[in-house]
Amino acid sequence: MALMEVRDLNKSFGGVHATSHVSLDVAEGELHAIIGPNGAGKTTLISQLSGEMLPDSGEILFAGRNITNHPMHARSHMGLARSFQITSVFQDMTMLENVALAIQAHQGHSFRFWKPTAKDSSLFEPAMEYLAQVGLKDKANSLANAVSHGEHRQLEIAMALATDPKLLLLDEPMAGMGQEESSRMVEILNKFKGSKTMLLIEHDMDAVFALADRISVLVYGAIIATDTPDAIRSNEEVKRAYLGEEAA
Ligand SMILES: Nc1ncnc2c1ncn2[C@@H]1O[C@H](COP(=O)(O)OP(=O)(O)OP(=O)(O)O)[C@@H](O)[C@H]1O
Repeated sequence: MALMEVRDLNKSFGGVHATSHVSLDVAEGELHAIIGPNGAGKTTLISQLSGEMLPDSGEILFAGRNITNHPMHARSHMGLARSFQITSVFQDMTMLENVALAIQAHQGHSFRFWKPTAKDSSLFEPAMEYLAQVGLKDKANSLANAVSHGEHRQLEIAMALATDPKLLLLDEPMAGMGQEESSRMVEILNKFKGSKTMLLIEHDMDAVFALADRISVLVYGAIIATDTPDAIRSNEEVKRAYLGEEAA
């Protein structure tokens, strides 16, 4: 059964059909990537899935429930997590405190100004474990504003994982990264493959083709193909619309 199912989703901005009759499913355990040229509607689509933006029409089902009009916090509570909402990282807290706070927030406390203390082992032990999972154990006591861009993004993954999501929405995790940081991120995401269901939006084609089980190609708001990486690579329509253009 699909963990997420999108049916005939539409969203327009004035005359621009940013999401056009999008139907898509994300199977339990898969890493599903969405690619497309600039302005194809990737951000608009993921914003509707996370609840930041409501569609004009269509339906979004998650874990068998219709969440089309659910607010973001309700979706997040159900296990839908969007990574890379930069604002959720507290820059003047340590990496460990940030993850502890993400765990605490997920447990239902919403004291945004509360600062966790190192005595609270029920938060800090799992927080350390999440940091270790993204390769940041050594940086646990560094302030969030003192680490590299790549490490900052790894922290955001750890914070998303700390909410124990059923589906992780990854919004351009490799953006602004160099080759080395980017391959580290591929390695990290690769570790979660199979155990976490992920929907990945990413411009880095090497990363997408290395990681995805299936790829959906978005062009002018519409999905023109959903298939395995090999099939997408050799799909003539995709080549014409997108990949050919990149290679040119
Ligand atoms: N809030 C908005 N108001 C008006 N037009 C918008 C708005 N958001 C997006 N659009 C338009 O919708 C289309 C899709 O934009 P979107 O940002 O979703 O594409 P994208 O695939 O994420 O692009 P990129 O790869 O450059 O991030 C574009 O034509 C864009 O100009």
